[in-house]
Amino acid sequence: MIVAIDGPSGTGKSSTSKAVAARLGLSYLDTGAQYRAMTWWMLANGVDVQDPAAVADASGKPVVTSGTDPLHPQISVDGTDVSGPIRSQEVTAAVSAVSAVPEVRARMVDFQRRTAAAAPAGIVVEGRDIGTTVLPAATVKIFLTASAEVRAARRSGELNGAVSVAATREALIRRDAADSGRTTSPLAKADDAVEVDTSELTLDEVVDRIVALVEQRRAAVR
Ligand SMILES: Nc1ncnc2c1ncn2[C@@H]1O[C@H](COP(=O)(O)OP(=O)(O)O)[C@@H](O)[C@H]1O
Ligand SMILES: Nc1ccn([C@@H]2O[C@H](COP(=O)(O)OP(=O)(O)O)[C@@H](O)[C@H]2O)c(=O)n1
Repeated sequence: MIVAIDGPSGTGKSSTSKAVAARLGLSYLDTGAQYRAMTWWMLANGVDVQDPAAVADASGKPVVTSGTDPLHPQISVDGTDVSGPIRSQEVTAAVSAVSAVPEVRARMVDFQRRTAAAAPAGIVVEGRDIGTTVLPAATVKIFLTASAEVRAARRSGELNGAVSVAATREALIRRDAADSGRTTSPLAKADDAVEVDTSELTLDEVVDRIVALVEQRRAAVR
């Protein structure tokens, strides 16, 4: 059972994916955290993130590892837990440039496919290109959306309003454009993905809907 959950920032991918995995007894992989971890390492090591050749050259150096327990997600670089630092504004502003570099994506995608193949009962994998590129044969594909206003309010709320909703909205829109416009596996809905607009739904409603889709699919293949 492979569940691919894609969509832009703030649509609820992480919260939903963790809850769906926990409810169904599946593993969980946050691929955005991996691109963030790579970006954190580049910034910490003085790599010019706007120089794709420099990023490509350095991309083999850090060892990024992810835990797959939805109740205790973990992300580390060279053995150090970076779950806090990868959420900084600095990393958020730089991650789209790093994730657009094909050498970075090749390493990450290989790791993501191996992780999915090794999951004992199956896995929920969240990101931008899971249904289109990483795991195109996923059993269930979901594409989450929500209005830019709702997404910005959610993200700004997480930062306790430290960054205004308007500034957060601008930054989200810029990152969506970069992620959707890149050449190598851009953010996109797979043709066979089910789109769920989460703007007016509670987290529980989104989770219920996805769990129901997975159970329907399970019953169909039995
Ligand atoms: N359906 C929902 N309704 C309200 N808030 C939500 C919903 N889904 C997620 N959130 C909240 O929105 C924020 C962003 O969610 P997150 O799961 O991190 O999104 P993403 O991984 O797509 O960026 C979090 O604070 C989360 O608690
Ligand atoms: N499968 C993926 C997942 C994330 N990413 C990149 O990683 C960034 C951070 O992803 P994220 O899921 O942590 O972002 P948020 O939704 O938390 O804001 C995205 O803006 C993309 O640039 C990607 O390119 N491909």
